[in-house]
Amino acid sequence: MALALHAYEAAAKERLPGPVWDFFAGGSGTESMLTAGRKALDRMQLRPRCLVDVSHCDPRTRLLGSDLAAPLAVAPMAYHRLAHPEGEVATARAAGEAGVLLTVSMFASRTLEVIAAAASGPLWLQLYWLRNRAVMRDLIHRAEAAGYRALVLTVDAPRVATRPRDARNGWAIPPDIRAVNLPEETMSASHGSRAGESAIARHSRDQFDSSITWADLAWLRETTSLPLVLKGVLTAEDAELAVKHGVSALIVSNHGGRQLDFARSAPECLTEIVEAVKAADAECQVVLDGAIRHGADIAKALCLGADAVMTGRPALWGLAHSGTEGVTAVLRHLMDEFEEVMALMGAPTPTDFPRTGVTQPTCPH
Ligand SMILES: Cc1cc2nc3c(=O)[nH]c(=O)nc-3n(C[C@H](O)[C@H](O)[C@H](O)COP(=O)(O)O)c2cc1C
Ligand SMILES: CC(C)CC(=O)C(=O)O
Repeated sequence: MALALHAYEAAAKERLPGPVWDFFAGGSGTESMLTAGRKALDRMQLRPRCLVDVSHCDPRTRLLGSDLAAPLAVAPMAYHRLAHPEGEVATARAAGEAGVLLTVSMFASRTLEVIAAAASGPLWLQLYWLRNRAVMRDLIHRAEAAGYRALVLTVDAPRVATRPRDARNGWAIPPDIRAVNLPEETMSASHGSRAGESAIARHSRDQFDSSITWADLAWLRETTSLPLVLKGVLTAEDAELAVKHGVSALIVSNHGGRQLDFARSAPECLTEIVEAVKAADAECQVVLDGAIRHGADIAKALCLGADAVMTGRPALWGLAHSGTEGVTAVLRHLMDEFEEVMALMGAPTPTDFPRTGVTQPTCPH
């Protein structure tokens, strides 16, 4: 029998070594942002409509031209082999079986090509901006050749933030797990534990280019014809700039509470970003990421104008529990809950969730 999400979380915690669990579960600084998004979603209340024909609810949608079984995607997360020996291959199979999108991290622990061969659903590739552009160019061209459909540039991490649990554990990626899509010599700083220091934070300072600005997006445009998605946008100002720079989708995200501490939570930022995109009359879709733990959270995001949501850690819990089967079960659980909420909200398709379907999460900025 499939478990509820919290049971997958508990099972993953029990199975995984302590430092791996801390890497998955932890946040930056005071960890205030680990709960902020969840609290914002919990404060919002649904406003259902009645006597609507919901005899056929159809959760299918399209995201950047890809058909999805529901407005749901798996967020990019590094090193899935920390959770299961099959790593991203198991996650890709599960996302395909559930009919949702998988975003593959630049720090995936299986090759882009092997992941693509296992996937029956759409894939996006996530990038951090590395100092070495030749490495980025090679990765982008491999993603194109393997059929990845968009590039997701993560813009909330010019460096990896201080994450106290990782620092305390002297966290480093174990030697048998590698970011296999990147040259060995660019990854050495991620391995080798030092007391009181996180190797992935050290690696990001070594390898990430924190000098990039909006003007550098032109380089990505010249390098690829794939649609560009920005992950980690939290203000209307940056949404406007993104639209001006021809970005195809925005992921409104606090990086799962792992980057800027004391920020406004992603669900609270959604309205101003949706409005900025609308005001610009741009062809730009909006995705909410972080703290999605129930089908009702998907409904709340859609009411606020998002086109879809991303879920992160729950997929890793399913993966640690039972590989493909566990991830599929987690995704199906969220989708089944969403389908029920559609019926009870009087919203038979994802475009039937009106702005008035949810109470306002916060005051405007
Ligand atoms: C273990 C772990 C690894 C992550 N790795 C990446 C990554 O490589 N690239 C990225 O853009 N975000 C990464 N993230 C952030 C996720 O994409 C996502 O924003 C976050 O997990 C969403 O919050 P949730 O876990 O509450 O759903 C990672 C998150 C976790 C928990
Ligand atoms: C290896 C890390 C840079 C991956 C990441 O983005 C994260 O841990 O949040």
